[in-house]
Amino acid sequence: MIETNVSRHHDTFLQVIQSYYQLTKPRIIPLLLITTAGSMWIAAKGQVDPLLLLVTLIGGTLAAASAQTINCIYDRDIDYDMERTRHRPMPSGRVQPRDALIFAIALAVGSFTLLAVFANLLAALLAFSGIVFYVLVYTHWLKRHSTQNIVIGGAAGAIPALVGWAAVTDTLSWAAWLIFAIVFLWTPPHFWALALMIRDDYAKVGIPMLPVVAGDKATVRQIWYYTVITVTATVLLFYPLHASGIVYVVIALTLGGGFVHKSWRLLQNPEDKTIARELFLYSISYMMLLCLGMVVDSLPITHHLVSTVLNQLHLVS
Ligand code: HEM
Ligand SMILES: CC(C)=CCC/C(C)=C/CC/C(C)=C/COP(=O)(O)OP(=O)(O)O
Repeated sequence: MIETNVSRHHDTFLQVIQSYYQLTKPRIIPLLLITTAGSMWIAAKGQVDPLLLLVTLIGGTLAAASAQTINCIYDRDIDYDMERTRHRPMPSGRVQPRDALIFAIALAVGSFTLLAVFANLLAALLAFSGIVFYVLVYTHWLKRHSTQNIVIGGAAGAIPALVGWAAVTDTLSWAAWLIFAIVFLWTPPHFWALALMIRDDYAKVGIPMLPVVAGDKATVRQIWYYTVITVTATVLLFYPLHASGIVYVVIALTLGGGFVHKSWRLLQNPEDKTIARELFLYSISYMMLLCLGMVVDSLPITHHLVSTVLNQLHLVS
């Protein structure tokens, strides 16, 4: 690990708060929470206890923030070398590793306690395992050593879906594992589309991201496979699992059509950074709206509307 050499000056209280906030990579957390919420609504068949929702989302936020903070401590050497990440609080010397570690531990303890006391032990343990997996398996073990780093490491990002299900039911069913699988399979297209754009940054610091090692063509082929499998997996929630209904599957197929289309265009133009960027941005909206579709589909009012419409159709025919 290299030492950073930024001159020390006294930050204002607000600047300190801002630095700790940035350590948690806050822009990613809302989508992790949306997957948690989608899972909770299906598990609760559309009627989620608002207090449990709040506790679970806060507990999930604290866990993800802890995981990201430890990742920032561990990766501060490569973050300093990459343009995109150079201005993060650790490489720029605004937060010391020891202070960041204390912060991360406090977040993890806060998450575990909150979930264990107000949700259940399973949810607390799952969130904690998310931190351990992201730090040990992804950040330490795979990120610098394997082209499959984000495939296997991506499992950490899919754990919030399990946390949500567990918080509601205190168990994990097939549907919970399927939502986990959807996020897991979605991660490679999400990340590799971005990695195609910033390949040179990763190459510079020797991170073996797939586009660096295998090239653009091999990467877009992998992106294509994972996109098709992801969209196929989303349908399984409707059939055969019957965890979601017709509204969900229509939304899933519509969004999936767009995802497949963009991925196909990239497959035809592996070097085109604009298409890679479009796919990356689409992947985020896709996951957001898919989970929103899970929520809307599960609501009692939706069931009511669907059965009214089906009855009408029945009467007419
Ligand atoms: C190992 C798996 C993953 C890797 C390596 C990864 C990597 C990245 C990277 C490098 C960025 C750009 C961030 C930046 O510019 O600082 C990004 C953006 C983003 N990621 Fe992922 N990601 C992964 C999984 C996930 C998961 C599971 C989610 C949520 C379900 C997610 C949600 C997002 C969002 C919402 C953004 C956009 C943030 C923004 O607006 O800047 N990512 N991801
Ligand atoms: C339940 C629980 C605690 C889950 C936590 C899972 C989690 C934090 C997932 C986020 C995955 C992610 C955005 C990785 C960024 O990769 P990177 O850190 O390699 O990106 P960088 O190149 O921007 O540093």
